[in-house]
Amino acid sequence: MSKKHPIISVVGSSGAGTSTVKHTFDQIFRREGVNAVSIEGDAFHKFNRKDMKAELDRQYAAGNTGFSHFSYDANELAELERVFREYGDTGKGRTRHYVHDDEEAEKYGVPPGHFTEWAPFEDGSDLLFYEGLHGAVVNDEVNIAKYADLKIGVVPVVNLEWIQKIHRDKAKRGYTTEAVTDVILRRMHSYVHCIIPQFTETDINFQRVPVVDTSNPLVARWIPTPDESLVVIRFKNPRGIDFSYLVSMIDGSWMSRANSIVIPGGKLDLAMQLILTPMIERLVSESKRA
Ligand SMILES: Nc1ncnc2c1ncn2[C@@H]1O[C@H](COP(=O)(O)OP(=O)(O)OP(=O)(O)O)[C@@H](O)[C@H]1O
Ligand SMILES: O=C(CO)[C@H](O)[C@H](O)COP(=O)(O)O
Repeated sequence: MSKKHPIISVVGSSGAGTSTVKHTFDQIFRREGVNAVSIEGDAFHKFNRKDMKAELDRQYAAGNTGFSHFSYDANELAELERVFREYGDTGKGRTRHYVHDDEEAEKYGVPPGHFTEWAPFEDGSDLLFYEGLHGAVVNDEVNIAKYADLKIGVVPVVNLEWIQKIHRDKAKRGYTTEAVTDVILRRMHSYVHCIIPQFTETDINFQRVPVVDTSNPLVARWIPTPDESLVVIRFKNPRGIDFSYLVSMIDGSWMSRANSIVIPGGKLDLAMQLILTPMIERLVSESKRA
């Protein structure tokens, strides 16, 4: 935690929707005049695509079939922790990009499957915004969660997460359904051991739940739309959350538990703005006073 240089960490599995949620944060930052530095979790992979394939072959040959991009040791988590700590202390840090597809290759000038060079953050930012796989990891080696001032989990129910991943990876990254299914299977061990535990560290979880049949996610022809879903929003510490205000502002919402509210999927953007804007304002105003 850093009062002077706050950090927001949005955590989700591959295809969960963290990049989509970033758009909502960007809107809030723009509207509130907050100058945020953004970093992506995939920048902290340990291997480029070719080296990852070789490492996977090596790990499998050694009997470690649980190894995947979700695994702690496939990522530079000590570096991510160091970047969070350095930003919290000084407002400085560095990042790079992992290029997934031709569109990003065009943008960053590096072929798909490679990293750009590390580059320092611009000076004078108000906060650091992270979105990715490991922004709330706590294990024997690192404690990334403790450096983040606001931790958000983006966690669709798993069938929906798979549908979102399959559609995105096919449409944008050139993979087949079979290839993505294989990746989902290979990542299951590390999904359970490295991704899921973070959602007990997060302050707020947004869980999208489809209300259409997703019983065979591998053949779903499209991603359930916002109107075909509900979102469960769960607050780790509900003290200070004005639930009656939220329920009155968000048409069709209700409380399902003392710390949880359910909203129609189409109201996700509104709910995020209502919930997150005052939290972001508070982080920034406290940082200016610190
Ligand atoms: N609330 C939502 N409603 C409808 N579709 C969504 C929603 N959130 C995400 N999606 C869709 O799911 C797919 C995956 O979302 P996104 O790219 O944001 O995932 P991600 O978590 O950033 O994945 P990765 O970390 O692998 O890049 C996209 O096609 C996106 O449009
Ligand atoms: O989104 C991901 C993890 O968050 C990707 O699966 C990972 O970055 C590997 O990417 P690619 O298959 O394009 O090499």
